[in-house]
Amino acid sequence: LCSSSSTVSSGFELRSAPSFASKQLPLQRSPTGRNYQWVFLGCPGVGKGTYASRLSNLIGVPHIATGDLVRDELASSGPLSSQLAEIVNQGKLVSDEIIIDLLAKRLEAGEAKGETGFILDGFPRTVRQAEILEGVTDIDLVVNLKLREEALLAKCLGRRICSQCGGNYNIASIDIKGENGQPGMYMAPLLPPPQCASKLITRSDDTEEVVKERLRVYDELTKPVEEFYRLRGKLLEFDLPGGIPESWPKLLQALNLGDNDDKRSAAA
Ligand SMILES: Nc1ncnc2c1ncn2[C@@H]1O[C@H](COP(=O)(O)OP(=O)(O)O)[C@@H](O)[C@H]1O
Repeated sequence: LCSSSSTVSSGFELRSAPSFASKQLPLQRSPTGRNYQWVFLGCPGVGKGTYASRLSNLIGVPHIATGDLVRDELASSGPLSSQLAEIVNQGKLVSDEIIIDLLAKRLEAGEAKGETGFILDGFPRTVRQAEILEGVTDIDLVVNLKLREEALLAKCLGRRICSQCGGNYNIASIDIKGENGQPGMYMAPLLPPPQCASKLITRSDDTEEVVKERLRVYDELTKPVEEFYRLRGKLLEFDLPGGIPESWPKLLQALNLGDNDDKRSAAA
């Protein structure tokens, strides 16, 4: 699952998605003077949302997760919602057209508010999406988060959301014993504060069957996106060494953001 070697899918017809491909997104500067237009890649369960959200607090650019845009659309009971529910609950990908439309709207709203840059999480998920994105804006860094396969399914199944505040938690406790020269790995659960504990819900697509399908779809359609960015010299590979306490400082180092205490608490 999620580990097969990748090949670049070629032969995609790059049909333009009107509301997105026709517009050049402005390159804006964050308060630190640096421009951040980053993408986070990684299998379901790897922790993209957690790390992208912490980094977004730290560097002052929005964390834009296309999965959240899809879930907002689902919750809005708009015209697309029953069609989307069926796709998402089967672990399949929504069409490029729909997802690009949702993302373009979100980026336009951000632009109107003067947002500076973004961390994209969950987009691009196909080579065609990557090609379209490349045509409209300059992505300066793609972080490919990787976690040992044994942990991915458990991490997805342990995911919980507070129905009131929207906070993301994880009740899975991962304890992989070291063997055959491979080190062990411990990842503590990310437990909710008492006020959220009784309000936890599970995403409808976080069942074992659907997660396995999402991992398979990642391998088939999203793995080639890693190669797309590798070939363009934009891919930073990052192997998560464990849970947040071990991984966060190392990730900051890898991103040249240092790992001093101020930064750690700024993002907590
Ligand atoms: N870029 C995208 N392209 C197509 N479908 C998407 C995209 N982003 C999100 N989705 C849909 O939303 C669902 C949830 O996405 P997400 O929260 O990112 O899940 P995951 O935990 O699998 O990374 C996906 O399974 C898919 O149906």
